[in-house]
Amino acid sequence: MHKKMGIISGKDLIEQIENKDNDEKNKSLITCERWEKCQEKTDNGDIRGRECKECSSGLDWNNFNGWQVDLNLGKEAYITGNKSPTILDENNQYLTIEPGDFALLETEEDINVPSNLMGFISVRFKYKKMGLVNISGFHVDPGYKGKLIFSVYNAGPDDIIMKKGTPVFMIFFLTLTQDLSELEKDLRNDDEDYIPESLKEVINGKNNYFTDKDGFKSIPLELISMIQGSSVSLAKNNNRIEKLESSIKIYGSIAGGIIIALIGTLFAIGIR
Ligand SMILES: O=c1ccn([C@H]2C[C@H](O)[C@@H](COP(=O)(O)OP(=O)(O)OP(=O)(O)O)O2)c(=O)[nH]1
Repeated sequence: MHKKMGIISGKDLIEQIENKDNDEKNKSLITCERWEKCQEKTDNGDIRGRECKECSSGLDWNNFNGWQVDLNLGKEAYITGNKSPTILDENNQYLTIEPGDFALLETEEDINVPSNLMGFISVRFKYKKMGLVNISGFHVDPGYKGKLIFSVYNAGPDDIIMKKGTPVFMIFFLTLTQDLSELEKDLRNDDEDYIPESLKEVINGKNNYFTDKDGFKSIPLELISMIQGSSVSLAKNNNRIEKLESSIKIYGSIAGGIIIALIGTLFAIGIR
């Protein structure tokens, strides 16, 4: 059993994020693009992190809440119905998700989950209470390395506006009762009789079956093409019905006018 079980918090969480040794294998739990820019290569090729005003150790500490960490909106997003993803940058910092829109959003940070932890993820309540629903999953696998992608839906009545580089999501980490790298070792060790033979067959000698999970670098094209059509929603249908109603009113009164004029003309001809 792991010595300390539970939600990683306080000193343990800071140490996991800081990764003072800058050990490539045990990377910082959370890194961000801005932090990577802050890293320097030393003469012997080692990567050395240096204090950087924007985010020391990969994390904007404003996002640190003791036991959970907020994650920022990244630079790429895709809204259903658009031809291509939206790229957010200095000149285009805001993303608007209209009622009934379905969207894919990425985190600014990379998550590097070690083999003895797993993560729970969510959209922050600040956005949920406006009607933003997180459609996608709620966990991050042990060994996952990459950005997270959230598929969301605006079920609220109004536009939801969010800004690049501000906290939109959150994550917290939990310890596993067994480090999965130990399980990997046991799987290769014939003396461990707790492992079913049929499980060994499934793994079939593959290394790091449970602990190597290459994550997202950006929003994959196949995810975008899966949801490219326009989304259908009550809010959007309501808009269409309102437009239809006003067109009917306009064309109806024009048609009514023409009919009355026609009847008047016929009547006048009849009298003569
Ligand atoms: O909303 C989510 C949920 C998960 N993930 C990442 C972390 C997770 O470790 C990985 C795989 O998630 P999951 O195991 O739920 O997806 P899958 O489709 O079952 O797995 P795979 O992609 O391994 O086939 O995707 C996200 O980026 N966003």
